[in-house]
Amino acid sequence: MRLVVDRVSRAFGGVYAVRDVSLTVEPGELRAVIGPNGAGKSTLFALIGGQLAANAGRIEVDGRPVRRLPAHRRARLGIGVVFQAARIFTGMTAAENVMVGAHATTRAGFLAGALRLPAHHRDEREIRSRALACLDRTGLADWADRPAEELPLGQQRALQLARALCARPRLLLLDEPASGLRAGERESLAALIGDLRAEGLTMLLVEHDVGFVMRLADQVTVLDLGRVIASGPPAAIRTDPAVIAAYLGTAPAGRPEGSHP
Ligand SMILES: Nc1ncnc2c1ncn2[C@@H]1O[C@H](COP(=O)(O)OP(=O)(O)OP(=O)(O)O)[C@@H](O)[C@H]1O
Repeated sequence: MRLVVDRVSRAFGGVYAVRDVSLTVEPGELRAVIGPNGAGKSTLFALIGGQLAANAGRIEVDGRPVRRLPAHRRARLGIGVVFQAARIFTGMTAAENVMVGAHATTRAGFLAGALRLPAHHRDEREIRSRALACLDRTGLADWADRPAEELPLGQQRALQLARALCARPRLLLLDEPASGLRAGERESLAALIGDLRAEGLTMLLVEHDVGFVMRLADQVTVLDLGRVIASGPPAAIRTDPAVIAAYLGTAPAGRPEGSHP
């Protein structure tokens, strides 16, 4: 799926969190969005996922405008979202948590479920086997029938990724997936993201940890103070003076001293 973000802006109380941001993610590409604290990464993520409305600009997937669509409509078009904060359903097993991700995409859907039609049972079996496959991919096979709230933080994160994958997204948005994970968990996450990329899944990865994304991303967009300050392949980004200045908190020419934390 191709994502186009064109001159998108969002302000809070007159202050821009994201201003005139443009980026494209080509089909099968992994684009990382990085930037220091307060750069606007989480806001941009929510503008694309539909959790926040943009004030201006254009957002399109495969040529279809989605800027004015609510999050659930974007999800139905194939945009999958993995949030930074763990959002699990308590009182349900890990497998049930993942199955929620697929329900919107089945043929019979909600009505057949409510009426307990045979199509519903067929779908339930299919969805459960899909969910188990997604749990397996994310290293959670052994947790399938355990209550989701018993999972340690790292596994709750993985559970959200499993849930998003179970809906078979064509564009996957990941918000700081590595934050709070232990070294081993980060390695497995990086390996899984690498596999998904190799399979041709289009991904946008918002991440604070520059090291984590540099070896995974095809393209990198760098935000600072709500604007794009650099865009290109990782090797070019690493040596970009504006990027180095933004991360070190120094003031390059044209920016008033002290305007950055
Ligand atoms: N709901 C909100 N209301 C008011 N201001 C907000 C809101 N959300 C974000 N902001 C402001 O917008 C700016 C960008 O914030 P955002 O969280 O998008 O940055 P970020 O790059 O994700 O930062 P971090 O790496 O610290 O998570 C910040 O100045 C923040 O204070």
